[in-house]
Amino acid sequence: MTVDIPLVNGTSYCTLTAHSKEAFEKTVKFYGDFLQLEGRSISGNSTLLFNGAVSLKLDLEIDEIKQKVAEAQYEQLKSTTITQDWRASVHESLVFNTANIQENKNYLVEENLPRQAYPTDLFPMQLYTLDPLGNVVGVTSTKNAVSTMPTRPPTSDESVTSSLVSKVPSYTDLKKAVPTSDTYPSLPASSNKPKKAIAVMTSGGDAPGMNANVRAIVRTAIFKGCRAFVVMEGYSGLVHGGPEYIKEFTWEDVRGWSSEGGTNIGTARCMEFKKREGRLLGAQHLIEAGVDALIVCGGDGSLTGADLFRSEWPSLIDELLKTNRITEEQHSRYKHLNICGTVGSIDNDMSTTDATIGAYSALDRICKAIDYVEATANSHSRAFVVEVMGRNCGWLALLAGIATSADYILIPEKPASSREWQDQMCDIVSKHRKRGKRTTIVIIAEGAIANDLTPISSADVHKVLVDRLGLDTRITTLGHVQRGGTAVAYDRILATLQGVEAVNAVLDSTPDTPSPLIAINENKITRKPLVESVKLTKSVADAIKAKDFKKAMALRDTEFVEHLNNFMAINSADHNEPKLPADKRLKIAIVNVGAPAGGINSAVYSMATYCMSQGHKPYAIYNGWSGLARHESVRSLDWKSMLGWQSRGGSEIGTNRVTPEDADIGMIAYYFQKYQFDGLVIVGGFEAFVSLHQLERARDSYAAFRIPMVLIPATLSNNVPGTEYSLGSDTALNALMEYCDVIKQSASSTRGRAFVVDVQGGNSGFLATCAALAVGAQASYVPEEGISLEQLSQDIETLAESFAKAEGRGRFGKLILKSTNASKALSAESLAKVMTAEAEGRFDAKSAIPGHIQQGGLPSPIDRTRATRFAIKAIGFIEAQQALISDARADNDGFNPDDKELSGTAAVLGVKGSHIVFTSIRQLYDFETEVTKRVPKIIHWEATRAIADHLVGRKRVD
Ligand SMILES: Nc1ncnc2c1ncn2[C@@H]1O[C@H](COP(=O)(O)OP(=O)(O)OP(=O)(O)O)[C@@H](O)[C@H]1O
Ligand SMILES: O=P(O)(O)OC[C@H]1O[C@](O)(CO)[C@@H](O)[C@@H]1O
Ligand SMILES: [Mg+2]
Repeated sequence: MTVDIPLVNGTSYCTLTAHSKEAFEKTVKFYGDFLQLEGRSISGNSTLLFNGAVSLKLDLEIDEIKQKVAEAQYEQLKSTTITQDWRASVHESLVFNTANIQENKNYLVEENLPRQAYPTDLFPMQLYTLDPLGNVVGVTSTKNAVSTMPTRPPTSDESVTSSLVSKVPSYTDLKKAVPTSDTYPSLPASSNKPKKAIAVMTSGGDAPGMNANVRAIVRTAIFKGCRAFVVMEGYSGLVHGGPEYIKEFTWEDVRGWSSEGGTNIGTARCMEFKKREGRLLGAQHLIEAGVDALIVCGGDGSLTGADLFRSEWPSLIDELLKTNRITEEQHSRYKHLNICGTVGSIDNDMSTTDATIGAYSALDRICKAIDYVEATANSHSRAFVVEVMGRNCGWLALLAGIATSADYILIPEKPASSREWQDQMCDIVSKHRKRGKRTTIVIIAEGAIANDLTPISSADVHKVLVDRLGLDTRITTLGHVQRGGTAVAYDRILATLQGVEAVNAVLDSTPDTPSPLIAINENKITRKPLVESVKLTKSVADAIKAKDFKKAMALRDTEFVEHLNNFMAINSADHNEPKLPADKRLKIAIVNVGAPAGGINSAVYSMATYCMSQGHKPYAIYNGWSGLARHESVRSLDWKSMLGWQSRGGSEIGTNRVTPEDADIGMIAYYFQKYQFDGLVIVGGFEAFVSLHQLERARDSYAAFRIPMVLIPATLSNNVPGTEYSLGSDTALNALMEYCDVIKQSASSTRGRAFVVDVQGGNSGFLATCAALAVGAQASYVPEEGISLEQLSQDIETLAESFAKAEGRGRFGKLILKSTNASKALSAESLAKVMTAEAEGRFDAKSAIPGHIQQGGLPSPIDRTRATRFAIKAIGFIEAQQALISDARADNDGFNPDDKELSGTAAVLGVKGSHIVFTSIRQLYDFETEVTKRVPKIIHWEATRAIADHLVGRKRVD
């Protein structure tokens, strides 16, 4: 379906073509004069967006744009357009600016380009639109935003393309799939063809989250009408074969697995599989079991093995046929090995994915251990050398170093000579000690090496600290504790979403589709070519072996390098000569607004120490806007007084919900003037968002606010417009998940017991939805949907059926998560009463209210490390915007707050898709926010609701 849309100022128009009416309606919404495509506004000729379901053909008038910018600048922008081959953009984005789309539109509409020239699932790309001045004004929220077949519907041989349109089962599908037996039923069978059999195995070191991955794969396979198999004991199970090792699983077999640690289907390091004979047996046994597709959850080694197995498959089956170990018929039916990787390893050493399943759980264990060690170290004023796992990868050590503000780290990726690392470590430790720090924490990755490749041991580090600095030093080797325990929320959700996507990928694949690896990039689940990911991972190891450390670092994910630079910057704080010259040094104010959220202190600490390393002066405004207006609560932050803040919960500088207008905006302007602030960072949730809006609007009246201002979103509700992630939401999610695990255990001990858990989050159902996914709750009720009586009765019936079926098996308790604001009429308590009454003795329900426990104790490592990343990006934003605004600042008459560039200097930092972006508060407040409801207009996590439902067999009535 196609529609022409004149844009607001009439200078441009675009044509949208969608593959179906549903896809079009789902993606495109009109708000008065504005058009929204998947969450972002379009106004005038500046913001044009694309989306996976819709292809956009552009026809822009560029003359007017040309007039707006100086000729030289236009020429320069024009020449910076990147026109590289799309095939080269696997790991990067292609950038257009609107002024050049006219010239480049053939990229979008040309139908005769060879097929591989278009992006596909396995060669994804993301598209940005820049306005004439170079601001990013449109960012596609999904990879492959441009359809591969822009102007016609996909044909049958383009299944990769069509799969992009709908990756998540629709509610209509869900409604059709009504459970009728012990095994959750498949979608209505489309033919008499034998059901596809999908097997999953776990391999290499176990990792928390592997069970959630297996559960999601088994249930999604069954939900999609396939048979589900598990291969026990990793590749050994393939080598041994037979029904003892390759077992068919039912829906019930994986019940409750998302909250269990380790891997219930066993794992192994299998030497036989490294030999061809082992792989030959593996192929034979898979075929004998009738398995069509294999999903391997494991680390770099396991996926290297999977890649080799895939590439050898034709020769393996030929040999099996020749030696009469399989029949002709089997040979032709299993001609292609359909294989897919989901990366499960605590090491986080696989290229092309930001995180491997289990890595953040291991990081959680490490940070908790270091937090404990700090206390004893502080008591004795001791040094500790903490050895962490990670074989040949320093990710765990690096992230733990940031999250615990360790004094020094040793990782294999950045080796130095023995002399260098010893001097560096002693220099920094002695500086910290001289300034009054009582503890010293050095984290060493088990694979740490010097630049001649000789290993560095914790004993070596211990010796240096004792001999050169005379410190009372102990070694703590954390060992397998790091791999133990249940998965953190992030890993459970990652593993679940990757499991669902792995089954989708397997079902989408054709004989020509390269085997995929399911990855995550920032906040998006993506498909990557397995073969390339393995190759890239291996090239890092090869570069290290060849002592080409620069290359190794360059081949590492950009985020790793960013983390390393961040660690070094905040760790040196004001101990060295600042980086910037005196005339570039700024006075930066930091304020917390709203309720406390995990990671707030980490953000303040990181910002302040980073400011110091740059030469800026960081000031804290204590106790929010009311503190400033009433008590002039401005204090400069010094290094020693912030010791320990990185890992502390709550808000050290105090916070409350008062906005500038409530407090006295004139008074606030006066103090901004008095202290001559050059920039402001607000850390907080929706009140912080409103505060930024008020200050930006008051620039007209108060020159003191004509400075760069940025909001770092921090709220457990995760309802700040402009971002898919707010600090504190991971901490809250873990606190709620742990609470739910305990409640579920209690429910499981009593036959036929359900708990209705009341969940915070204001008008945002993010927390309830994600927690439901992490704990496998039977249903979640959120403000965005409310509670309908029909759905409630359906849920009660589903619960009753499910309890009836649990007979004779483990007595599994059930959870229902209810956002407080999902219904004003029905509290968790009354909902539990209604359920008990309606169940008529088939089960009973109790309520449970975790309340402010959801704000969490210590911030999670994710919130701590993301806080550091956000903090440094925020200071970078202030530095970059400073030059732009400073000229306009002094000019009272000439300052035009409506100028687009100037208004862009007050922005919200956000994670969108796979990027960190800054969006102007005007854009967000005016067009992308339901101000009265205090939520963004577009809910980015909506699709996960359907997944959470289908994994527990919830039926939807609407
Ligand atoms: N090059 C290879 N060829 C064939 N099989 C391999 C290869 N490398 C690894 N494997 C198989 O994968 C198994 C697991 O590999 P490995 O011990 O390296 O763990 P991993 O998957 O990297 O996970 P982790 O590092 O988290 O423990 C090996 O025991 C072996 O069976
Ligand atoms: O459990 P194992 O076989 O001793 O292996 C330990 C290794 O496994 C990992 O935990 C995961 O690869 C590594 O960090 C560590 O080097
Ligand atoms: Mg490995």
